[in-house]
Amino acid sequence: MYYSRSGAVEALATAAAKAARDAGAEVRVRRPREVADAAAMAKVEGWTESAARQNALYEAPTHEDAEWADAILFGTPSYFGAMATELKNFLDLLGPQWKRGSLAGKVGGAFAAASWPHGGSEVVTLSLYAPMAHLGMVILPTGYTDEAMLEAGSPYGASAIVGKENQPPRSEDLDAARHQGRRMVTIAGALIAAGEMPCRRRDAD
Ligand SMILES: Cc1cc2nc3c(=O)[nH]c(=O)nc-3n(C[C@H](O)[C@H](O)[C@H](O)COP(=O)(O)O)c2cc1C
Repeated sequence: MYYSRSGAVEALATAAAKAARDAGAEVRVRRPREVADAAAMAKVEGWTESAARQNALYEAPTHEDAEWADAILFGTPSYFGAMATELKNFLDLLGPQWKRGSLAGKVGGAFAAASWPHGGSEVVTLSLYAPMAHLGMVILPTGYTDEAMLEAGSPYGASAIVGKENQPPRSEDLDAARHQGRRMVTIAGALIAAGEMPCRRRDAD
């Protein structure tokens, strides 16, 4: 599940999704919809068009998607060092799932993009750990668990630094996202095999 205006986070998300599929997972890519109205979006060059293009490709996330997934990878740009409102808005609608524990034990991860190296990508990635903890998810950092993490991203998750021209992610950034996608599948598979995904047990009751 990702939010992106100009495509960098989208590129990381689709790289992670493809790697997860290649690792055997069934994957849904979801994009929370804009909270800003059309007039506000029109003031930012390209936003309306980019949102329309992405929304034609990716459905908006639903509660059913969140409950269906065994692992959820959240991606966001850094906006003044915080996650995008669009993603937060979806998280803020998960009260019923929190109450029922229906995301407990699912594997969670996060990644981010920012314009500058110290523009908040790590802070934003870590900020997503908090809602995952409240939902009882098993938070999975990338650490340095693959060579790709020595070239890009951070121990907390994949990232891209896009500069003021919003450059697309580098191949190294995409490799880190691919590693993150694969790792989510591996660890979720291990938890399921061990019977350690409480929300699944509840489903079976
Ligand atoms: C409202 C707003 C605030 C932003 N704040 C920051 C910031 O604090 N630090 C930074 O490096 N980039 C900042 N950016 C740049 C975005 O992080 C960057 O455009 C985004 O990561 C690109 O991802 P996308 O192509 O997926 O939209 C900001 C952009 C917007 C629109």
